[in-house]
Amino acid sequence: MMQKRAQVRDRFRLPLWGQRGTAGASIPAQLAFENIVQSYGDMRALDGVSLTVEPGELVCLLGHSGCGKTTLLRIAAGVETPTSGRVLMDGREVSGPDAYVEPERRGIGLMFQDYALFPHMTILQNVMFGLRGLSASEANVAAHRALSRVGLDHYADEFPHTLSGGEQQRVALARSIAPRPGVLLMDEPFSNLDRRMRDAIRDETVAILRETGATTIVVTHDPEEAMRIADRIVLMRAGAVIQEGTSEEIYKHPVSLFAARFFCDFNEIPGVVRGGQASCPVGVFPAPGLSDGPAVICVRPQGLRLKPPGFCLPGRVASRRFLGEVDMIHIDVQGVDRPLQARIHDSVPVKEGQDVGIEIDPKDVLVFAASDP
Ligand SMILES: Nc1ncnc2c1ncn2[C@@H]1O[C@H](COP(=O)(O)OP(=O)(O)OP(=O)(O)O)[C@@H](O)[C@H]1O
Repeated sequence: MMQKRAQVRDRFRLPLWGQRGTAGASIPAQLAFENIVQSYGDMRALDGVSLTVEPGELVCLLGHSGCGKTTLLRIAAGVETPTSGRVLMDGREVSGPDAYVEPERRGIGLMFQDYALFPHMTILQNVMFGLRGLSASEANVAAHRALSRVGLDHYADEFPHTLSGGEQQRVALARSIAPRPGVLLMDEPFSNLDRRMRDAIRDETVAILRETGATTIVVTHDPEEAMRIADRIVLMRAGAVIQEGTSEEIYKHPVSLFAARFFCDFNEIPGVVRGGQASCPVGVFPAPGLSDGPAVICVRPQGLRLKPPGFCLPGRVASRRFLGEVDMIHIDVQGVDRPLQARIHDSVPVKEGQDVGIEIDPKDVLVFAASDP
């Protein structure tokens, strides 16, 4: 994976940061993909992707490895031309049958998970590298300004290896925003940071992006990350967009079992739908609009409440694990193959082997046809 990433980075390096780059005001651009197809031999890496990212919007492309996220970024950047379809910036075609605008003329900034800092250059020189369109003194001022913005101007004369991973990430961010690109493309920009650092740097990065106002696409395979930072999440699968919306829309109303699984580790219980009602061994739930037939009833672990035995659905505690803010409790229920997982916030005094009653909150239940991929 790392090797592939390095190759991707190298292939991207050609344009690096947009030459339109001046230290003048950033004007966020609209970026639109129209029915983009990208084929490699018989393989379709992108299968008709249409997507418009509005000026100043932060969109996360979310999907499993190989679904085409990086390919879409490469096409936006102009380092790859699509087999068919068009890319437009502010309504002007930059890739397509009628036009091709060179990567360095698109005003697009790029940032990668391994930061791509040049080890033999100082931090200041690294940031100035993105400002080749300016005179040396203008570039110097703009680079210092970008470094100040990420709180690292005092490291201007240091070399990258003397900085922590988080600081290097901030230098890479400074380099990508220094030319004030209208569009910023970020490919898994936080995945090299350890978890503790990642949350802080991610929040800080998003705050800086909001300040600069650049239209931004962030590629990630981490749904929690997408939910934390995106104005809109675009969920991809096998080269196609399967759902887009705010994190709340996608979390609460996933279009398919595949989309639902991305955002929650559900208890999945086989059942059957008859007349708009789904029945399974843990209860009967509304299934409006679903045809009669086999179904999967998905219950969020936080949707289970423990009650005294004799109430609600009977179960027996199989195990209990303390996870800090919640306890994860596994409960055996007759007729269900695998123990139900319950994330319980209250300090419910139950032990392994104890009989309990289980109440299920219907708002934490989703029902899909069993044939839903
Ligand atoms: N130049 C190429 N030649 C052949 N196949 C390619 C090429 N570039 C990408 N692919 C294939 O296209 C598909 C999409 O690749 P892409 O890198 O866009 O996926 P991704 O969603 O970014 O995955 P990851 O999260 O692992 O980076 C993959 O199956 C990949 O192997």
